[in-house]
Amino acid sequence: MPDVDAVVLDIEGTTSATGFVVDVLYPYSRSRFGALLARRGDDPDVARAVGQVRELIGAPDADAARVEEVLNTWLDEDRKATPLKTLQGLIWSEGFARGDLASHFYEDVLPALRRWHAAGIALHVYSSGSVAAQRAWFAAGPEGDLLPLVDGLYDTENAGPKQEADSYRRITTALGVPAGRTLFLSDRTGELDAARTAGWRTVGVRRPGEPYYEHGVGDHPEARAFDEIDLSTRSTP
Ligand SMILES: CSCCC(=O)C(=O)COP(=O)(O)O
Ligand SMILES: [Mg+2]
Repeated sequence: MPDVDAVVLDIEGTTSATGFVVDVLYPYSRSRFGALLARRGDDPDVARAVGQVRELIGAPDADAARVEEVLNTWLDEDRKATPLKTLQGLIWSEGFARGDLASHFYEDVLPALRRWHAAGIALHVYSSGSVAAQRAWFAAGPEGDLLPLVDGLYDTENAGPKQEADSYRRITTALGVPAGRTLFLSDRTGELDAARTAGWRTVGVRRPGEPYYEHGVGDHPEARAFDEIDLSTRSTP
């Protein structure tokens, strides 16, 4: 695949196992929403997220117990709601910093990221997980801090919903890399379609055992692991 200057990575289902997120991270956040709302209610990030929850449910006066109930319902539904992701990110960041949590990456991912980084390809992340969660996730990698490999972090708060082409256009502006030289890797067809509409290249990552494996990746080129994605013919601009 020639002429790729930037690779943008989805996390869940692409670099990392959905099972890990759902079985380890989600319960960790569920048991801590109540304490976060009580302990850090005045924190600007918490207050903003609580305001967004109230707005989304149309209940401006919802108390902390109601907000916690809504967060848990969204968690059960695996809804990628921005305020849920903001609050999870704060909880997980504390968990990673405390050593309660360590991140998961499929074994083909880190060698490919190191190879691409060494070849001068910029690596960015675009995930429904908040920027705070992404930062903590990459900092607590299986081989130590992976943040030096990563040039930028994007989420639904700073870029917008992952199934809307305008979000990818916003990231293109931030990256300063032409859309046609930017490659997006994701397990979800809706995200890949939106990226392609914005002019990006796409590869659907279809890992056996992942929830979206059977669903496929539509008419996008597909790979079962990162070592099937060959960027070695990249030409110098
Ligand atoms: C470390 S990010 C946590 C994963 C998460 O909560 C999530 O929603 C990931 O979604 P993605 O967009 O990466 O599929
Ligand atoms: Mg994903």
